[in-house]
Formats: sequence, C-alpha cells, structure tokens
Amino acid sequence: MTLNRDRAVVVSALKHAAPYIRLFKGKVFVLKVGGEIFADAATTRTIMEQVGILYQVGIKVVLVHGGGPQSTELAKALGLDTKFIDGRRVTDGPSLDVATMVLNGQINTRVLAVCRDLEIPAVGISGVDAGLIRAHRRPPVQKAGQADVDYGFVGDIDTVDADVLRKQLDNGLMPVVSPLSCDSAGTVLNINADTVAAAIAAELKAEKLILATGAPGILKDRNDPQSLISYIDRAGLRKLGDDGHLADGMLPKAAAIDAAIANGVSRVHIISYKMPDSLLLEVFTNEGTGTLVVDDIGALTPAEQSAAEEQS
Ligand SMILES: Nc1ncnc2c1ncn2[C@@H]1O[C@H](COP(=O)(O)OP(=O)(O)O)[C@@H](O)[C@H]1O
Ligand SMILES: CC(=O)N[C@@H](CCC(=O)OP(=O)(O)O)C(=O)O
Repeated sequence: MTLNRDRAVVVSALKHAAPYIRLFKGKVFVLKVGGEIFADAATTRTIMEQVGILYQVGIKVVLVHGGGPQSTELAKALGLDTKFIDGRRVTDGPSLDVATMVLNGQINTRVLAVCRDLEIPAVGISGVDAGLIRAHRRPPVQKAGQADVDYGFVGDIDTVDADVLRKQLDNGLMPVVSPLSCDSAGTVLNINADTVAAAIAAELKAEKLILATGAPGILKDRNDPQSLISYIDRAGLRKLGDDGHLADGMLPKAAAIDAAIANGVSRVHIISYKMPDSLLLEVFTNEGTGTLVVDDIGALTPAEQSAAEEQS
C-alpha cells in the first residue's frame, strides 16, 4: 500500500514538473550561490544535487559562486583586518591575495569536486579567464559629508564576453564561475559575486537569474524573517532601499537585481539555501519559496498576480 502511494507521489511529481521541464529545456539559468552555503559539506551537497537535476533535464546552468565568509575567515587567521562598505569588501593587496586563494582556489575547486561526484561535467573558470570579464578599478567614491572611500582592488565591470561561456554550454559543460576579474592590463580585481552573476545573466540573455543565499528572500523588515516579500518589482525594490530596509550584502544584491532586469533578465529569484529543495520548488512549481523580482508586477502571469494580490 505504502509502496503504491510512494509510486503515485513520484509519478504525480513528474507530471507536475513536465510543463516546466518542457519550458526550460535548453534555456540558460544563471545561479549565484553565496559563499556561506559552501562552508558546510551537507549544504554544499544539498544545493549541488538540485543543480544536478536542473542540468540533467537540459537546463544550461551557469553557476557563479561567492566566498565572502571564507575570505573573511582566512584574513582573520592571517591577522588581516576586514572592512566592508555598503556590502563590498575594501580590498588592499593582501586582501586581494586572500580573495584569490579563496575564490579561485578553495571554493571553485570545492564546487568542482562535488560536481565530479554528482557526474555534472563542470569546468572552473573566473572572470580573469580568456576575456570573460573586463573590468576597471573602481575610482574613489565620494560620500556626502565623509572622506572619499577607496575600495582598493575592487572592480566595476565594463564587458562580459558571453561567448566564453556559450562555448562551454554548447558542449554540454557547466561553467562554475569565480567572480574574480581583471582589467585589460592584467590587474586582478575583486568583484561582488551577485554583481558578476547579474552581468553574466544579462549578457547571456538568461531565462532566469537565481540568487541562493542565507536569508529567506527579501524581507520588508530585515530583522523579521516572517516579513518575506514574495513578489516585488523594480520600483518596489528601489523604494525598499530608499526607505532604508536594505543593508549590508543586500545592497549589492539589490543593485545587481536591478541591473539584470534593466538589461533584459525578466525574472530574478532570491531563495534561501536553508529551505529544503528551494531551488527545485522555485523552478518546477508555481509556488516559489523566496522572492521573485520582475520589471513590473503587471507583467506577472495571472496565477502569480493573484498570489501577489493575496500577499499585499
Ligand atoms: N531587507 C533585507 N532582506 C533580507 N536580507 C537583508 C535585508 N537587508 C539586509 N539583509 C542582509 O543581507 C544578507 C544577504 O547578503 P549576503 O550576506 O551578502 O549574502 P550572500 O553572501 O549570499 O550574497 C542577509 O543575510 C541579511 O543579513
Ligand atoms: C568586492 C567584494 O565584496 N567581493 C566579494 C566577492 C565574494 C562574494 O561576493 O561572496 P559572497 O557571495 O559569499 O558574499 C568579497 O570579497 O567578499
């Protein structure tokens, strides 16, 4: 009896997923996974198993990883100070070495090793490889009433060469991208991983940009995990920022989301890796678990619109 019920559940789940598989087969998804997720072998495996399913059903996945907490940890072990301003790391020479070791070394390799075990044919790459990301060093930023902020070796993106990734995707490989980048003279630059993922998603004209993080999604009140916003549009997200509801790592994330949508990515999802199966639920069901950001709430499907109305 239980066996029959289990079989029925499996068959029903597959039937429900079938339209989404049909819709997304061959489409490009850019998935950014925050470094916190890779701090633990079990959470790493959980997210990568879900990535493996996306890959197996024919979605062309580009995985961009972070590594912020690990860079902070290594800097501390080396006796280096860490400073973030508006969610971006102030990166002096020694901090850049740390970021290089952590992002291109530790985290990228860790993800590739799990992919080997899961039989996902993944290739490690960073913004420095070929001409993937061309950036320039961010000039000192002026802040009203304060001294200029020099972020050091932090880059702002000029161009993304999507062909570097397309060649891999077209050959059935899954690029695993470290956000480290460089300028045309070969100066290595540190760039926030959400910023990199958004620029890549825009250049690849991705179907979706998915940001997996530790927060449940975008919160109306950042101290209240129950205040999750399920749907929001660009104007709403900007207002949230203007009203002071976004801080720390959510600042570059919100800027990246805004840039991705402005450049043609129609759906950006923020999901929590702490929610079981959040990636699969977001992709293969109509009821996501995190926040969906679109250009204009009016552009949502009727089912999504009624859910958005219920929420407001
Ligand atoms: N309104 C908000 N909603 C959700 N998270 C927020 C908000 N404002 C600030 N945050 C902070 O932003 C963090 C997410 O950014 P970050 O830690 O940089 O994640 P990641 O490393 O995954 O990119 C959350 O864990 C939370 O502390
Ligand atoms: C300039 C800047 O802030 N770069 C980030 C790059 C890594 C990153 O974004 O990692 P998470 O996604 O885990 O936060 C940093 O050094 O922390």
